Amino acid sequence: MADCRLYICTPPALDPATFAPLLEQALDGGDVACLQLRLKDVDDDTVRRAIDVLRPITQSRDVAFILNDRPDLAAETGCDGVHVGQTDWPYAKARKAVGANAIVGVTCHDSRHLAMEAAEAGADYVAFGAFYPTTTKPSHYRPEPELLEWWSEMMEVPCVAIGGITAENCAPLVQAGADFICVVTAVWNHPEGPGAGVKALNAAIEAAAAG
Ligand SMILES: Cc1ncc(COP(=O)(O)OP(=O)(O)O)c(N)n1
Ligand SMILES: Cc1ncsc1CCOP(=O)(O)O
Ligand SMILES: [Mg+2]
Repeated sequence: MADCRLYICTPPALDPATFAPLLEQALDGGDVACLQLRLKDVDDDTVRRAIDVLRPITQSRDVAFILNDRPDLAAETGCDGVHVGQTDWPYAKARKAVGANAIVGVTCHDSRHLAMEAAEAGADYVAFGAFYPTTTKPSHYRPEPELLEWWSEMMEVPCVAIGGITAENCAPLVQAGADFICVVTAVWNHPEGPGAGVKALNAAIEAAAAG
């Protein structure tokens, strides 16, 4: 089984100055492959200010800094890539904006078809979810771990599992072949802080991979 790694999205609202130390705690808590800045309902300059503060913290730790929704801003501000959903920029337009060397990830919900389309177009990862109930982004999609198993057996493009994932429930997704486990609440709302959240998730991923 390929190694599964942790992928974290920020909360949808944050103050960069007060969030920065929390991000440092999270990234210093253990292995994190990617951080996605996922701000919602804010203007472009608010996004830019958050990128200016959080991108250096992330990239200085060799963690990829991904921007949600906005390939134009990602290209303008030195992000490592962008994540687009089915109602955002289409993959081809996103790729044109960020270039061949950036990361472009695509939301594919519970759909083999959407994922194969994205992979064939050149996406660097496909994201399936929500695997569990979540209030962070309510979703009526509820894929089964078997989708991850099928994808990882059939396709080379990495897959991300997202949606209500915690240290307690991630094992079936890791064992099914998820290349990345993406979380929001399990890190930022951990009772002992985001560093403990990262540590707990990495321990759970490692235990699941060891079978
Ligand atoms: C890694 C990852 N997977 C899925 C999503 C959801 O993207 P999208 O469907 O565009 O919804 P919003 O996050 O934009 O509300 C994601 N952001 N990241
Ligand atoms: C962005 C996104 N897309 C599907 S579920 C989700 C949010 C996941 O957040 P949490 O890990 O708190 O359930
Ligand atoms: Mg989106």
